[in-house]
Amino acid sequence: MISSERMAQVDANAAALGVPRKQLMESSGNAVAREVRAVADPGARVAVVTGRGNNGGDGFVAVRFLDDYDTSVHLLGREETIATDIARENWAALRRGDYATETVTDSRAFELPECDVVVDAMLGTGVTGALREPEATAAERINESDATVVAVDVPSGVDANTGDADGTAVEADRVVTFHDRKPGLDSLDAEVAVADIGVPAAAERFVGPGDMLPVRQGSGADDARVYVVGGGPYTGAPALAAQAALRAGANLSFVAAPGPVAPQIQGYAEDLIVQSYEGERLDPEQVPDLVDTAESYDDVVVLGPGLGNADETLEAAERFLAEFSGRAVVDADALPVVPEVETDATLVCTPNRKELAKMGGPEVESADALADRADEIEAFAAELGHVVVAKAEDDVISDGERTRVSKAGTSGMTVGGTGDTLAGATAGLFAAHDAFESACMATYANGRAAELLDEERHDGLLASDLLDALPRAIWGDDDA
Ligand SMILES: NC(=O)C1=CN([C@@H]2O[C@H](COP(=O)(O)OP(=O)(O)OC[C@H]3O[C@@H](n4cnc5c(N)ncnc54)[C@H](O)[C@@H]3O)[C@@H](O)[C@H]2O)[C@@H](O)CC1
Ligand SMILES: [K+]
Repeated sequence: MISSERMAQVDANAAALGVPRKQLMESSGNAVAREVRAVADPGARVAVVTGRGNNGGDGFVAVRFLDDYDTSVHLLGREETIATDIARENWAALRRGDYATETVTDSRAFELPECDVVVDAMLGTGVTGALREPEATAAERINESDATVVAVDVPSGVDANTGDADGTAVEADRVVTFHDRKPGLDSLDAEVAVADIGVPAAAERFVGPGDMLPVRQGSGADDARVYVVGGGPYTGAPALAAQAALRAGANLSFVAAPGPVAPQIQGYAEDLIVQSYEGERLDPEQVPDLVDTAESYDDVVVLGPGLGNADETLEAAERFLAEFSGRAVVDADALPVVPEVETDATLVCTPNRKELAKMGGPEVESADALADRADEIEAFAAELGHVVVAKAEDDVISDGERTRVSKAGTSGMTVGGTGDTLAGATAGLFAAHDAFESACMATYANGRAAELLDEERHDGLLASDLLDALPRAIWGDDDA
C-alpha cells in the first residue's frame, strides 16, 4: 500500500536512480492497454478521455499500444495547457502519428462517442477538490454510458488516499493502478489491478532526493524552535547542532549550557541564543527548568551533544526524558539512557554503531555491515518505540515499521562533529515534519551536503563546512 505523497517521492527517487518518469509513463500506458485487451477484443471501439496532467499522459501512451483497436482520444482542454513536458511529448506523438484526436474546450460540446470501452485518464493522484469543468461533465457522460470503464491509476475525482470524492467522480469497472495499491481504492466497487511499471526497489528503500519533497514543497513550521541541551565538557558539539538546526529551517536555535562554557558557545556563533545554568555540567537539579522552558515554547529538543557522561549528567538526562513530553532528538552520551526510561516524549535517537550496541540494539562488528542488519534495527526501533537512525557509511533509519537506508555521504564524513550536524538538522526539520520523515530527510541532507563539498574538501572536510552546504542539500539540489 502506498499513499499518493509517498508515490511522488518514490517517483523522484527513481528518476535520480536513472529511471525517469517518461520511462515509467511508457510502462503505465502499456499496462493500461493490457487492461483494455482484457475487457475487449481487437477492433473494439475505445474512447480515451484524458486530462492535461500525467494521468492523461498515461492515456496518450496507451493509444500507441492499441493500434489494432478503433481508438479515439479526447483531450479535455487546449493542448497548450498540457501541464507536463512528458505528457505533451506523448500528445505530440499521437498528433504526428495521425491518431484520431480531438480537443474539448467547451464542456457543453463534449459528447462521448459510441464505444465499447472508455479509458478514464482525466485525473489521477494530482486531483484536488471537486472535479471542475470540463472534467465534471465528462465524468457524468462516462457514468451514463454502457461502455466498460477502465480508470487509469484511480477513477477521476476520487482521492487515492481516502477513496472519497468531493462531488462527481468516475464510476469505474476496473482500475489499473501503478506500482502499488493506493489506500483509497479498497473501498471502491471496481476491480483493481496493480501494474508493475519498473520502479526499482531501491527508489523505496534508499532515501533519495524524492524524500526531500515535503521541504521542497515549502511546508515549513511557522514557529520552528530548537533547544539544544548540551555542552559542559565539550563546547563545539552543541554549537554545531544548534547551527545545523538553523540551516535546516529552524527560526530560533537555543543552547542551554553550564555557565562556565556558555560564553564560549556563544562566541562560536552570533546566530544562537545561549542560556546558561549553574554548575560545571548538567545535573538533575537543572532539569525541571529545562523541561518547563522546552515545553512552554513547544521546542524540539536536542539532548546530548557535548554533555559528557558524568553520573549526575546521565541521571539528569534520564530525568529529563521521564518528565518531558514533547519532541526530542537524542544523541551521544544521552543515548544509553533511552531504554532505561519511560517517556511520553517522541524521540529520534541517532546512535553510531557503538552507541547502538550500548542501547541494547544489535551488535554490529563493522560499520559497513550495518545496512545488512536493517531488519534487526527495525525490530530494535519497534521495541524501543522511537525512531532510530543508526549511523554508518550507509545509515539505517527505522520507526519500527518503515525502514530506509541512506547511502548519501563521503569518506570525509568520518571526521568528528558530523553526528552533531545530523542531530541538529534532524531537530530543525522535526519542528515542521514527523519524526521518521525528519530523520530520513536529515540523514540524506547531511550526507548530500558532504557530497556537494567533496570536490573542494575531500577527506579534509570539517563538520562546520557542512553547515554552509546543508540548505542546498535540503532545498536547492539539482539532483532532485
Ligand atoms: N510513479 C508515478 O507516480 C507515476 C505516475 N503516473 C501518472 O501520473 C499521475 C499523476 O500525474 P499528475 O501529478 O500530473 O496529476 P494528474 O494528471 O492526476 O492531474 C493533474 C492535473 O489536473 C488538474 N486538476 C487538479 N484537480 C482538478 C480538478 N478538481 N478538476 C479539474 N482539474 C484538476 C491540475 O491542474 C493538473 O493539470 C498518476 O495518477 C499516474 O496516472 C505515470 O505516468 C507514471 C508513474
Ligand atoms: K483516472
